[in-house]
Amino acid sequence: MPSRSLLADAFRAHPVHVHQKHIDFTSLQEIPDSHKWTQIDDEQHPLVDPLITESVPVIDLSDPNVLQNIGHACKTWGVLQVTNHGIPTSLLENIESASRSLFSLPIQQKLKAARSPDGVSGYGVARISSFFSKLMWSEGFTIVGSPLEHFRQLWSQDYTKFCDIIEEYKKEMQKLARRLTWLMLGSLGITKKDLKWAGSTGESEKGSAALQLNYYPACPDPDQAMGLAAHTDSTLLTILYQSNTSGLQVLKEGIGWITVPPIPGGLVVNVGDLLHILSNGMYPSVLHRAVVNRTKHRLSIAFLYGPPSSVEISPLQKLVGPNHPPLYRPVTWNEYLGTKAKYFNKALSSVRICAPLNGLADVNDHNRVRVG
Ligand SMILES: C=C1C[C@]23C[C@@]1(O)CC[C@H]2[C@@]12CCC[C@@](C)(C(=O)O1)[C@H]2[C@@H]3C(=O)O
Ligand SMILES: O=C(O)CCC(=O)C(=O)O
Ligand SMILES: [Fe+2]
Repeated sequence: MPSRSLLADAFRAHPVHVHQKHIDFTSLQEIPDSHKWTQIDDEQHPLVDPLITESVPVIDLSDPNVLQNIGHACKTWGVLQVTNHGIPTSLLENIESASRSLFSLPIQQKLKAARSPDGVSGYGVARISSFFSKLMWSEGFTIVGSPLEHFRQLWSQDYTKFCDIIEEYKKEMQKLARRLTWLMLGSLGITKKDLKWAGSTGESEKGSAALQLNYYPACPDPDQAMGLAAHTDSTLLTILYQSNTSGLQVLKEGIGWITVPPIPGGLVVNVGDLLHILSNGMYPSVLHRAVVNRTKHRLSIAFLYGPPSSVEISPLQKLVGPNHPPLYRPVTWNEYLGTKAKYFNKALSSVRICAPLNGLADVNDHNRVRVG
């Protein structure tokens, strides 16, 4: 993953100080006050009526209509599941089992690889925790660049085996993310000529990425806990492997929180804020969250994909015109991550330069999220 130091720089300027005690979830019979959320089921976005059959589109990447299908899903949902994506099942099994090994280490061991307040990589709570008064029922491990130094702290013996799995996973995900980016842009009529940085195959121009391993322990009272609070990703797109336990929910405007059920071999793809900006709001980034389970723990692995971190992203020329003024100012990924670290779900609104012509609020002005 190139440009690693630049991505890390975004957080050096905006350190995240979460006054947390690192908790050993395995020893808890009930939820401590620090983790009790009181307003999870936001009245504005209730859980949907079970009779509503709306579900996140599943798209077969080998389907001849893939371009239209992806375009429609991005426009109407901002999220889709893909099958026939070419990622070997064995690789998904390996990354899942490596992640399980990591999170099942004793807490003192995991803390040897803790993320520092102004760092980007390592073990810790979700970065967004600092925006909430309550803590989330989850643990995370972020990888930007090589995990070697951290993994050496975790496993003194066989850390290279775990590093190899991560490297292989990043390589395959990078290829899939590029392919998906072109399908999404292609569905908007954008070609490689329209977007120089994305067309390049040069090593340093491939785009930057982060890998986020999430672990949600089983929870004695799931209705009072939050796995990962509602957010959008600051990426172009995110590819999420959620193994076989459900927990991911996406907000569908006008309907509510919809669960994205794991499908065998499927991968979830989220539209992120940078694609939202690039598409001038045509492909809205999706607000999503993770809920927890009384009996089962859950793992998810997110590949967060963005442009080379110092390339300026702004609404594509082909998508703007007299009736479609550019809605966002140019911003680099690096700068946007800093903005997100400061404003969280108001980051997208903070780079907005123009109100929509119809005077209505942008559906994705993500400033409606409640604090626990
Ligand atoms: C590149 C990144 C996106 C991310 C921050 C990060 O540096 C690595 C972790 C990513 C993640 C994963 C969980 C949700 C999220 C909002 C967070 O707190 O950390 C995202 C960040 C993001 O997309 O803004
Ligand atoms: O665990 C999940 O399903 C969601 C994870 C997520 O949203 C993230 O890592 O950004
Ligand atoms: Fe996310």
